Amino acid sequence: MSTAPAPRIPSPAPPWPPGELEDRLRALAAERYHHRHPFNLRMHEGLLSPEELRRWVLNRFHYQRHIPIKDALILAKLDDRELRRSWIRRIHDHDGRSAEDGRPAEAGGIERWLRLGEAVGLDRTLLLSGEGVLPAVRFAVEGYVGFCRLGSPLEAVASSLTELFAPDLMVTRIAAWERHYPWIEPAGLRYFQVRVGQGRRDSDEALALVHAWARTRADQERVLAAFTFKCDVLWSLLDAVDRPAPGTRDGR
Ligand SMILES: O=C(O)c1cc(C(=O)O)c2c(n1)C(=O)C(=O)c1cc(C(=O)O)[nH]c1-2
Repeated sequence: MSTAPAPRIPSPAPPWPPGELEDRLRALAAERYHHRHPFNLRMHEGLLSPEELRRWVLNRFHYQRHIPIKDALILAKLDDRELRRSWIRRIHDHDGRSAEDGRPAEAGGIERWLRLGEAVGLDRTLLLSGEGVLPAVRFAVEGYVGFCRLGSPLEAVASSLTELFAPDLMVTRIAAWERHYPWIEPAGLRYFQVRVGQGRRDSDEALALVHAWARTRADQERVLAAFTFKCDVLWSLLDAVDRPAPGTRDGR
């Protein structure tokens, strides 16, 4: 008695060879990272008004103050002591540290961003109040925090990989601000000067984790999807800052 041939189940696509995932991330960034956003291009050309720069600083503060919150959500997903010990550094980098055991207090990135606000003429009480943050910016930031809350450790870590491209952008930003916006107190640039090194270190760490964890093609595709989502978060934030809707505080 002849039996029907077993249906062929297509074998899953093999993982990309080492290096290809990174090439794909770089190709995505070349198209979708916010260094290409018209608002950033105008910033670099010196075309932003003081009001536009202040709007960016105020709205980006909403992003900044949520970074340690999303990193705490990622920390809670890491089941390895060494990994948690390393990841917790990101929270200290932003929140700072109290003086302890002879070690001096450290201000942290959020404090440096508040000083950036002062350098462009924004009172820190305004930034801390959250007043004037555009609705779409709140939505984008909530999207990022929620993604890290609900996603797998791989997806949450992969979404931070946009930081591979942030240091070069900050170097461009520092030079552009020094050249085109002399009215901004130079001390305000400290946030970016410190962040260049931190961003390189953090993105190298995240990339190594992603390489170690993304073993299958499906995992690698999840990494690209998480990275694309994060590019969209940053892009949407700038869309809102670039064209605040009429009726919002700054949109006239
Ligand atoms: O100014 C920028 O262009 C920029 C971009 C990004 C990024 O690409 O995610 C971050 C930052 N800055 C930044 O300052 C920062 O602390 C930061 C943390 C993260 C993250 O996803 O964990 N991204 C970024």
